[in-house]
Amino acid sequence: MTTKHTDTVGKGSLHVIKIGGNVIDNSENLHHFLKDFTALEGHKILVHGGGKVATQLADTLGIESKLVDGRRITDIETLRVVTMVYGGLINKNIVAQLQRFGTNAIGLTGADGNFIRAVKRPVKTIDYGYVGDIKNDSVDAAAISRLMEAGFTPVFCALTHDGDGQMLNTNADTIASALAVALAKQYETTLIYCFEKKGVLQDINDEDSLIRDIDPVRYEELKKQQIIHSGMLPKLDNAFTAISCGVKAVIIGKADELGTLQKNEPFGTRLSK
Ligand SMILES: Nc1ncnc2c1ncn2[C@@H]1O[C@H](COP(=O)(O)OP(=O)(O)O)[C@@H](O)[C@H]1O
Ligand SMILES: CC(=O)N[C@@H](CCC(=O)OP(=O)(O)O)C(=O)O
Repeated sequence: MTTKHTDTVGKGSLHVIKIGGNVIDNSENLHHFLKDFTALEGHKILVHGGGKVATQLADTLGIESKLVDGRRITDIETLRVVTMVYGGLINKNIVAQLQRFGTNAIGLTGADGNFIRAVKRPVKTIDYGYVGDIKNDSVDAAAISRLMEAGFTPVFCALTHDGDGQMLNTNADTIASALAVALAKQYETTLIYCFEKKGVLQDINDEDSLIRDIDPVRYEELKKQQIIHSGMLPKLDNAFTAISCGVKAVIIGKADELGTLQKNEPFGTRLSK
């Protein structure tokens, strides 16, 4: 028997789910994940990255990839590559697979429908190039909601625009957090970061060392002990921002195990305020 997620009066439920590059890169894992995603009840938004595929295509084209603190330095050539890879190849492949499973997916960048605007990151010590930062109130939650109420499942890639004709590369974890925060006013929103591990691990090489709950105090301790590092740092920063801005729950878990959520079984690492 499947367990229905209960809605509070007047607010429907929404899952904003982000999948990382390692899941996208593995067709078997992606297929399994998209099947479980389809089975999830209520409104859903999928957000995908694909940094790994962009790096591979850039290599083939002889374009060097430079990342600083997990953020890609995006010159004009790199912007062309990520626009093709995120907005084209990956987004349309995911949409087509979701259609096969019966989810009426619609693939989007932030420019489509003017759903997510961003500003080009100002140059400080590092010039990130065409990288976008999403400011407060730059997600059109009402329009996205209308799309969902009309029966579509939005699939956002890691691209935004500046409203002045310029596409911008924007980290997919940040897009997922911004969408969840904007839509939390209207829906009981759960934000889920799915990647290749069971969640935040005490020992990154031991899948049995899953940390079930993290609050901001524990987060500081784990950072100091260097148990959390690299890509997990910006992910958790985005996750804590979401939870402090009205998102009901934030979970970081394994893409392969998304189905356990539907069965109401324990899943991944949960964050608390
Ligand atoms: N304590 C930790 N537990 C799990 N993963 C961790 C931890 N600390 C660092 N990481 C790293 O964070 C990575 C996830 O971040 P990232 O690569 O940005 O994710 P995504 O696949 O969603 O893009 C993991 O692949 C892992 O290498
Ligand atoms: C500005 C910036 O760094 N953008 C990311 C967007 C893709 C992404 O977020 O992909 P993953 O989730 O697979 O890492 C990048 O180009 O790598």
